[in-house]
Amino acid sequence: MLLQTTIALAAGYILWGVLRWFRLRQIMPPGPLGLPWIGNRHQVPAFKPWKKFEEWNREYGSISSILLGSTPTIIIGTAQYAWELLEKRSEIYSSRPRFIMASEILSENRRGLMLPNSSELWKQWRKMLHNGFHIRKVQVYHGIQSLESKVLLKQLMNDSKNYDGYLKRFAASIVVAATYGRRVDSVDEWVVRENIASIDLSLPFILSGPKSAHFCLFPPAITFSLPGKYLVESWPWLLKLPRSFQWFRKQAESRKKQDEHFLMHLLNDVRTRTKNGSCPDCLTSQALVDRDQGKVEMSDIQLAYAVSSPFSAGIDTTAGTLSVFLLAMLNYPEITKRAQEEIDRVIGNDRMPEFHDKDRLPYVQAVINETLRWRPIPVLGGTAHASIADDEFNGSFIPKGSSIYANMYGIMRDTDLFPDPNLFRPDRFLPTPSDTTTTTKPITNSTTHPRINLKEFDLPFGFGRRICPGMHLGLNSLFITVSRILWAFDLKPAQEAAIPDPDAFTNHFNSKPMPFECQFVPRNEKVANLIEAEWDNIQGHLDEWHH
Ligand code: HEM
Repeated sequence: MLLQTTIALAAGYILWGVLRWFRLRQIMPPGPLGLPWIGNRHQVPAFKPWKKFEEWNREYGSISSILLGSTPTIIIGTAQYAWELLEKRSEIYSSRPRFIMASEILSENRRGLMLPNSSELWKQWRKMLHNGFHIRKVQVYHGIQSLESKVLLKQLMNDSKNYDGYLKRFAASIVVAATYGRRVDSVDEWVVRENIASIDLSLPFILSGPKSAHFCLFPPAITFSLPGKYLVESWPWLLKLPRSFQWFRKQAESRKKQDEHFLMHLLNDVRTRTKNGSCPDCLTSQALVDRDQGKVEMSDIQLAYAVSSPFSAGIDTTAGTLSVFLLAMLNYPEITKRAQEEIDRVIGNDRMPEFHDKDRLPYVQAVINETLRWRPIPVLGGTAHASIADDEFNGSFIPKGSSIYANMYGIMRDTDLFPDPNLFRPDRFLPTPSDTTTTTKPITNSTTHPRINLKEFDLPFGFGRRICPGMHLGLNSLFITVSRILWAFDLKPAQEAAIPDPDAFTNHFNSKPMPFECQFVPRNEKVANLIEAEWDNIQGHLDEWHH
């Protein structure tokens, strides 16, 4: 009898799964059919899934859907649709999927990036990041960004071969300085290493999400470091087992203890230096003041986690975008030349570009916009959004609890907005053929969309309530570095003929160019001397950031 009941229950459960799958496939946005129970898991490649997503958007429409296991997943392939759903309906589409390992176990739900937007802590976290990084506030970081870019120029001039490490150090030091009011000489410093170790452990879970753990873009050392880790994402009931039976907790909980210790140490360090007046204005010092004034409500440990978020989000994205810029310049020397003509005309050789030159360097700005468009680093648009209510769009049903990928790779290659998307063409951001003094004739602007022009281009930074809070800081890092590199160097491939492949990118959540060689040749003696002179000048200032 027991056996029969069990069989009947199992058969009923299987049938329920098949019917649910069948029904969802009929009413959700079009997409590949897949199979009952596993959905489309087997069809999502482990290698560069964003390319498959783009194909599906082309085949089934700019909003298409798949099922990752039982999780409905929406793939958005154009900016218009991303704005429609993630911005106009942001009250529904600004949440995150549930992250059991990465958020609940590893950090007791303290990492804002993974929190649902309904969480009070998430609101406080966004407020705190806004207060630290809004468009006017980021001007306080101009000083350190300028200093670090001078360090970078000197390193690139002396040791071109290791340029990639220097870009990463630059990006890391900006993040540490803007967050904790101190700079770093190397990415091997404790503060960077520990933060990266902690993020490395959580990233595979963030990417794969609940029950959708099928495509994984991480090297085996990371991916397999937690045996049986995905089971709990698919079967949350495992959390009801007695703690001692929850084998998947062990490594994560020991990492959590380590995280709590070092994040509290960093917070206390800022508190001490703020008290004795030696801490430059930074996100953490601002957050402590805001908390004291009741503007932000967080405990110490919540605050310590909250301020650490720029590590996971701000280093790879900035350094990776700078690599893309170099890759583009090596592939399009005529564009390098045109940008240098503009800089020579506006700045000359006697000084470096400064932040206040930005408005007078439209072509350089267009190069930066096009770099962010041509090969976006967060190819999948960052961490998936999730919906918190049933919805209908263009006649299709989007169930509550869907994961939403605004597939940045496909969005930036939408031919309606960006004709010839594979070409690096900064002119698409210039309003009219304006620059008549250059030798190259500008091509007419290819888009008239109000959100895609020189001054306004926030598309690479995501959507709605989840839009990147570090956007202005990131853009300033890009401007000061790109303009000064163009001012200072002729960029050359290692050997004259070996132009790096513009399509060779890594298979990571933040997909970066595969390593390539680049030579940084000072454009003239004046420039080389100025880089040396600035290097000497800044030594005292660098020390101020080393307390
Ligand atoms: C070129 C540089 C950067 C690019 C291209 C970039 C891009 C993005 C994108 C696409 C998202 C996802 C938004 C969404 O979910 O809709 C994001 C989120 C985020 N970014 Fe950035 N980012 C950059 C630099 C930075 C920097 C420098 C910081 C910090 C100082 C930062 C902090 C964050 C945070 C905390 C989130 C999560 C927001 C949330 O979950 O509510 N980013 N970024």
